Amino acid sequence: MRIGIYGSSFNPPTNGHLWSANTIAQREELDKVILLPSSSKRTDKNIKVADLHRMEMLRLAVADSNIFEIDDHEMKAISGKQYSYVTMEYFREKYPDDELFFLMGADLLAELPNWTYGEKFIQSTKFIVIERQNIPMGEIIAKTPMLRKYHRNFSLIYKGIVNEISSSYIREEFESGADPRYLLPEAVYWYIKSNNVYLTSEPL
Ligand SMILES: Nc1ncnc2c1ncn2[C@@H]1O[C@H](COP(=O)(O)OP(=O)(O)OP(=O)(O)O)[C@@H](O)[C@H]1O
Ligand SMILES: O=C(O)c1ccc[n+]([C@@H]2O[C@H](COP(=O)([O-])O)[C@@H](O)[C@H]2O)c1
Repeated sequence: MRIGIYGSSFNPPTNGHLWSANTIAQREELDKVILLPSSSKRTDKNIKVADLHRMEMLRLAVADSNIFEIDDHEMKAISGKQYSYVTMEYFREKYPDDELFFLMGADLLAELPNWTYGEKFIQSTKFIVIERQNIPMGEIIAKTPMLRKYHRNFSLIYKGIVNEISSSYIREEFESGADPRYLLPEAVYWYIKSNNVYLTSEPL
């Protein structure tokens, strides 16, 4: 099987995440995509929403899909130190007979060499990178020595449409009392509303 691993805080999961992962899966003929929510113990990001809420939102987001699966490996880890190299080693042990790919948006590309175990990770992993607006993926690879060295490990996906829906935009919309409905799965939208996951700020 060809399996994609797609990590994010999913705070919340958006139609941008689902559409880009689904597009990658179709074009690269993946059999499944494993969604890997980060733990809120993660030290490099301040994730204010409880793991429980983010996991429930993700479950609702993919409930009717036969391509997406959720893996709680990072979320249930005791340590907040989550390194994708270590995570991929875990998946390689779990799926020894399958071909694994790390999926990510082009915004992460330039910093990849600076990730923990950066070179080991880049050398040992096959990446599928999806375009983000105004980020020249090919140029970044060509201009970054470590990416250039392992360029064979990168497949680049050009979207064909601008889709820049982001979790932070959706959070801001909820927090400011605006309505981001239709940028995220309907069930996730109603979960956020009924549990007040992103608190609306008090009016002045
Ligand atoms: N609209 C999109 N198109 C392509 N890739 C995306 C999109 N939104 C998120 N991603 C990718 O999903 C992965 C996880 O990103 P993350 O969830 O932090 O993105 P985000 O929605 O922009 O979040 P935030 O706004 O909180 O920073 C990254 O690889 C990112 O590039
Ligand atoms: O391993 C690292 O050092 C590392 C540094 C930054 C990001 N990542 C991973 O990249 C994925 C997307 O990250 P982010 O910051 O967009 O949520 C997520 O699975 C993170 O764990 C991993």
